[in-house]
Amino acid sequence: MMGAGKTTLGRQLAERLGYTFVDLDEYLEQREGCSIAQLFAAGGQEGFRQKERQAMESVVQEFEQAVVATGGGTPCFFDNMAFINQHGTSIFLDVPSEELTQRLLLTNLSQRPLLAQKSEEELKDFIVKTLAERLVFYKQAKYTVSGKRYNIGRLESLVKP
Ligand SMILES: Nc1ncnc2c1ncn2[C@@H]1O[C@H](COP(=O)(O)OP(=O)(O)O)[C@@H](O)[C@H]1O
Ligand SMILES: O=C(O)C1=C[C@@H](OP(=O)(O)O)[C@@H](O)[C@H](O)C1
Ligand SMILES: [Mg+2]
Repeated sequence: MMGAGKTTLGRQLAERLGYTFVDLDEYLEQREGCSIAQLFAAGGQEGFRQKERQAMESVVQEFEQAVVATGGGTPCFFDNMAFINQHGTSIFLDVPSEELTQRLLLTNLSQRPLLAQKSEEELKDFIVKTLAERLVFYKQAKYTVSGKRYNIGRLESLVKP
């Protein structure tokens, strides 16, 4: 989910494993030459999800050994979760919704178009509702790591060959 730490922890995990780190949002931004917010503005969420899927396919072709931080919505569209599990080892970072909300409030919400212009109350409700809807997809991950704190060594031990 947004705010769970995929980008932050993914980068650290890649460093420990000596793998390339790919943040799917950044990859997509470079590929399209514009920001995630601009992609949403141009094609709506539907256009964004199509481009996100294409980017994921090209990441799989391009990199042999990589840690990929997906976007929070990536697993929840098309057959993306099956695709992820077919091509890699997936980890669900299961962080409580109150913690996600607190973390996201400290960021610039406009960089995440689904959260842009939400009040604290609206953000809280959106995170609770969206997390509940998305759990069915997130639970298809091979591993689940739950809690507010994380142990990068534990993540490494899960995926280390
Ligand atoms: N384990 C953590 N504890 C506290 N704050 C965190 C943690 N992981 C990430 N953050 C902070 O939460 C925000 C969202 O993290 P980010 O890695 O961008 O999440 P995601 O890519 O899953 O949306 C950032 O401001 C980041 O510094
Ligand atoms: O959860 C989502 O639907 C989204 C999460 C974002 O990535 P992060 O999870 O890295 O914030 C980004 O892909 C986009 O704003 C949509
Ligand atoms: Mg991210």
